[in-house]
Amino acid sequence: MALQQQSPSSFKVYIRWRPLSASESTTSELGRSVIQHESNQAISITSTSSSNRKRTWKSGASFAQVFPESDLNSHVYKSVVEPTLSHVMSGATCSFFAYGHSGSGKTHTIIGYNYEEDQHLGLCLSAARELFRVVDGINTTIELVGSGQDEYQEELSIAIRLYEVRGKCAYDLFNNGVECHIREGPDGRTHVRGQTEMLEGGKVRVRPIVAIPCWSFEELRKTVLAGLARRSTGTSSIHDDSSRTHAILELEIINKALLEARDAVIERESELVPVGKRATDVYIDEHHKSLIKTPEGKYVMNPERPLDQERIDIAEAEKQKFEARLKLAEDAVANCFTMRRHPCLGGKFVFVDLAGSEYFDQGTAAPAARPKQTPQEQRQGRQINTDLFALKEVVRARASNQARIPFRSSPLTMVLRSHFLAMDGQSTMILTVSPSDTQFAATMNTLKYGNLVGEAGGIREE
Ligand SMILES: Nc1ncnc2c1ncn2[C@@H]1O[C@H](COP(=O)(O)OP(=O)(O)OP(=O)(O)O)[C@@H](O)[C@H]1O
Repeated sequence: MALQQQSPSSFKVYIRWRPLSASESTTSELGRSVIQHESNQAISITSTSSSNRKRTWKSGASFAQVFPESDLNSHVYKSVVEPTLSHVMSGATCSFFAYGHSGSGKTHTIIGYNYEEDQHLGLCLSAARELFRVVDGINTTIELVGSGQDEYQEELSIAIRLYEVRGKCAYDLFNNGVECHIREGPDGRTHVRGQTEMLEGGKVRVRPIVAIPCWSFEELRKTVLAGLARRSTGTSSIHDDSSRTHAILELEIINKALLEARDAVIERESELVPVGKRATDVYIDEHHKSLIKTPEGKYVMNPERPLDQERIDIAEAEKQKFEARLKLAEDAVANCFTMRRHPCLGGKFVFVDLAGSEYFDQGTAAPAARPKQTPQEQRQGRQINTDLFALKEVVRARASNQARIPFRSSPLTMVLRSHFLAMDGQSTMILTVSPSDTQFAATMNTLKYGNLVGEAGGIREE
């Protein structure tokens, strides 16, 4: 009998066919069939065009569901995202990745091109609308404390972050596309450092990716549209208006108390910079002045200028005072979660519109038929494929419970690290594919990738 095994790090994989585009309307369609297994589905595709030799490819039973081209975004949302809402409402992180070759429908699925009609909204906007519905309901039941401004400290809302990962950096679309550096800190966590401001007194404020709090769905929709206007496009191997970056959109359930506590951490960090620098400068200065070089070239203590340990200790004590203030601010953030009125605080939806993977079917696609790419665009294409390979390896390593998960292999996987490691999180991949026979190789490669992800991290049947 078939058994369902769902590992904590499982990764569900869906397939979504898009309709033929206007430019493909004269091309023939791939032969497609879905084979139902106990709970999962396998797929078979056949190239039937006369210019191609007949080719067939079959997957394993790696897919949760296959959506035909007639299914609208609202249908995909109901089947894929809605069932995970309860996890987010219990404070977990649920991530959704759209993977497919350029022009296959990733942006259409994740973000959408019609921002008004419900059935066409991208998954992220449908999820935001649903989150607001649930959170507004909770707000009417939680007891708001205090009076005046304090009254609203506990009121739940949605904060949104929108950024792109391109090359080795992230670009914050809610902060004029400012370049952010992706680094691993001494604590092993990934830090995405955005805008750096030099303030008076030597304070250095480094902002993380900006989270914009929104208090209604309308406000959030407008905010998303303003950010999307800054998305960069370029020429892919398939079309001229291609997203050449991975766009990441996060929806997090927050309240004012949490936002203020996080802001306080940023302020305490900025205050620590000059004090920490002074402690280091004093230490170096004292050791420099208290040593002299002998004629033999050795360094020995200078009897006329002994080390002023008291000066070092005062500077060090000042630094420790500011470190303690930072620790208090960090504890206040943690307290927001331990004291939360509802478990949903911090719950997150993460939507990733991956940059289009690029495949060249040497047998069918004449190079002249492809849009011309600059050397820079070709380099970007290689980096995109490296990121996508790294993502697959992370999924495989997680699913097989490997001790070392290769998050560091690419900036994309570094940025996604915390989402992957979030408690009780769930991850989902939607493979977007074109039914055109001319896209057989690209479609097959997308399905192969998803098949590997599904086999590695999905629900396995035995
Ligand atoms: N399921 C669908 N139904 C209707 N139209 C679709 C669907 N999927 C994609 N399209 C249309 O196909 C075109 C290309 O889709 P989209 O921009 O989403 O591709 P993409 O995979 O994001 O491409 P790239 O990676 O190059 O940015 C768009 O005009 C989009 O509206």
